[in-house]
Amino acid sequence: MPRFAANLSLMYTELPFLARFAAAARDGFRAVEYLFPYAYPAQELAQALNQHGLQQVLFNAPPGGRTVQDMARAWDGGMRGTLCLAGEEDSFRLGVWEALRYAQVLQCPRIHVMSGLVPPGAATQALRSTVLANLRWAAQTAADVGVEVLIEPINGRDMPGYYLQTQDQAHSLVQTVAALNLKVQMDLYHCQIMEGDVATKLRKYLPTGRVGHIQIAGVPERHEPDMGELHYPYLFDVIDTLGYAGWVGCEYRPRNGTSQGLGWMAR
Ligand SMILES: O=C(O)[C@@H](O)C(=O)CO
Ligand SMILES: [Mg+2]
Repeated sequence: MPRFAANLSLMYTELPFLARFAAAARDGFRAVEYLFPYAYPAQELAQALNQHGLQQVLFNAPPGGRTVQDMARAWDGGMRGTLCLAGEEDSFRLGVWEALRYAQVLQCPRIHVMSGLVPPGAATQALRSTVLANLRWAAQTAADVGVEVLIEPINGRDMPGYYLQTQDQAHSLVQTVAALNLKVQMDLYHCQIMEGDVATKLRKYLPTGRVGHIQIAGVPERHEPDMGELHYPYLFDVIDTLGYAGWVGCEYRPRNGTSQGLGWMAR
């Protein structure tokens, strides 16, 4: 059975954010992930992790903004990352530095940098050049403090115009940059919506060692993984058989209470 991490941005939303750590630990989770830590001081989050015996395994770099205040507000303002945005390199770097500062306090081994929404009329080649240059810099900077950088293909239905949408596109970027600490965050929910053939994609990409984190949810509702068109018991076997030793983030919106919906894990 894979090792599951609770995603505290989507799970336990019936509770205030800081109370979600205790709830996840009570339900047996040993690891958590969430989108953004920036609304809280890093020390306060580290204390919540320690108090409940939890490991932080993933969070996102700020999706935009140049000041700490703007970074915390960027998501609500519609920003979805700056990786592909020419002219936003300063903002990208400030965001990665801030994420790495949190990663060190939270002892989190990886951060996700969001690739951003494609500006109208942007040329494919120019976008890729910007992405590659930013990834080279981010991977080098994160390597200096022992942190991995992840990129995640996200489906274009939930996030229209998002730059990075397929596993092949992500792995091509990772191969081109060729930094050991640059990897793909493989969200099976997005993968099914954009591409399908999920088990084959797992068999193709897990053995490369370039998948740094997996996330799951039922498709298309994004509820528990026991509902929808993906048969997760089979996919968990595939993941285990391939010897994947990383974390699997439960990035889903519980149908009817988080704890009440965890029966799929016991089964
Ligand atoms: O899949 C997702 O939505 C997340 O993993 C994320 O980082 C951005 O929304
Ligand atoms: Mg995801």
